[in-house]
Amino acid sequence: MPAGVVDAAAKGVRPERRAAGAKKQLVSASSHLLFRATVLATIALVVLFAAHYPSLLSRSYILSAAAYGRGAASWEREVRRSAAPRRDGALSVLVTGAAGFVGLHCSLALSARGDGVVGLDNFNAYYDPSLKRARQRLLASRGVLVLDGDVNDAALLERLLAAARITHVLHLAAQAGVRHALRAPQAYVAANVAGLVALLEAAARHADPQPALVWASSSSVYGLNDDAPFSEDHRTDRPASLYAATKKAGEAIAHAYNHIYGLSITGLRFFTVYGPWGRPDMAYFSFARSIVAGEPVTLFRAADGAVARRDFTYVDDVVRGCLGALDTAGKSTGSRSGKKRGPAPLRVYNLGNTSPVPVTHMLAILEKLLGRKARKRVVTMPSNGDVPFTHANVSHAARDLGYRPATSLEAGLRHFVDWFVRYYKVDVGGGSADAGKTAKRKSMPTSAAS
Ligand SMILES: O=C(O)[C@H]1O[C@H](OP(=O)(O)OP(=O)(O)OC[C@H]2O[C@@H](n3ccc(=O)[nH]c3=O)[C@H](O)[C@@H]2O)[C@H](O)[C@@H](O)[C@@H]1O
Repeated sequence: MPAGVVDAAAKGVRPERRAAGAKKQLVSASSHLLFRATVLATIALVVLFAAHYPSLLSRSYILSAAAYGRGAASWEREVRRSAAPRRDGALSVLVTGAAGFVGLHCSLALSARGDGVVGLDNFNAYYDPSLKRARQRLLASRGVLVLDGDVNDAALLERLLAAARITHVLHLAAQAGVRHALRAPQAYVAANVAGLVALLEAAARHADPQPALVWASSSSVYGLNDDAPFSEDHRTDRPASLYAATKKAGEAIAHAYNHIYGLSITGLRFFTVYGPWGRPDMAYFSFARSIVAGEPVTLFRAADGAVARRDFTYVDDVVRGCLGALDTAGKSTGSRSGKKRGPAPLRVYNLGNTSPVPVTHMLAILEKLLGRKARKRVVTMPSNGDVPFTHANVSHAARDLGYRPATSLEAGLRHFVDWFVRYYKVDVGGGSADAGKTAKRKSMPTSAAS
């Protein structure tokens, strides 16, 4: 007989009552345990959500504060002030991804010529968010408001378009990076497909009048095309990466929204854009950081020994192309009721530099500018979505947008290095360009995403 039963008998408690009591205790203990586990799981979920969507949480707070509190009127006033054109005939532009690299430069250029600009950015952690915050502060110093918010937030977009009379949307918010798509495929679908649809829905059905839309496609849509230089007439149905596939999907989605709703839409295929305030995940930026830190630089080489070549395009040239696209976008022809008055413009342009350069040459220029040799690690290009070369034919953009790339890689990288050494307080022995033989790291956050 088990000891417990002996005790129960000794205390004069009937064994079946004691068993019922023990069962009760067990049930109560397990429901406590269940309760605690539920609380813990809820906390874990909230923490996970906050870590992945910090901007959504903060934006929800801003929105609810704005909607129900005294903040509503001032939020709308701020949006209207920032978006208001400051000269006759100027544009009122919503720039998504305004705290991103190209977004910053386009917003500065638009604002400098008197266009109204209101920015939107989700400040995600794909690369160092403090760089994005610094860009936001720079824009704020020029009177440009960049809201914390995600393009997938339909309520926010609706509210924004109701608050200000936006004439143009420059949609640059995206999940960038060709190789990172191997690690985070869903991020590309969420930003580049769902995000684009959310924005087109808002522009087509919640803005009155409908704005014209210019958005960032990519040279990567040419994929396995080897007919060079790449022309808009070439085939783009063989993407080499998921990143490229989402950009190509974006072009097809743009066609449908133009066709159904009469939205004026222009897609711009950017070719490896570089420059000051750039993206730390891109090769030129991460190479500079590795050189300064004395860490090895990885160079991808094709199986046949060839190094990749890129049509590196300086950001100021791309900005001129973006502004040219906005200025010539024409009008959308639809309305909120869903009726379109006639066909609206649907365009796509290459914005490249027209001269592909081997990645090894780009690295050599950086070594010269930083006054220090890189430690090179050459590896056979993994199957990561990279294409062996890009090369733009820009005759269509030249004809329609007045686009003329004018910056050599040497000149553009010099501007980048000048900014880089200032921003990260890098000591290159008395100036950046050609000056020093010793490059020393002073303070530089690690910020690469891939
Ligand atoms: O043109 C475009 O459409 C794309 O340009 C860049 O993509 P990518 O050309 O791959 O730019 P980088 O990441 O700067 O790479 C440039 C070259 O350096 C090479 N590379 C990169 C990283 C590295 O560690 N080593 C290396 O040799 C790559 O293979 C590639 O050939 C951008 O990252 C994309 O967002 C953009 O859409």
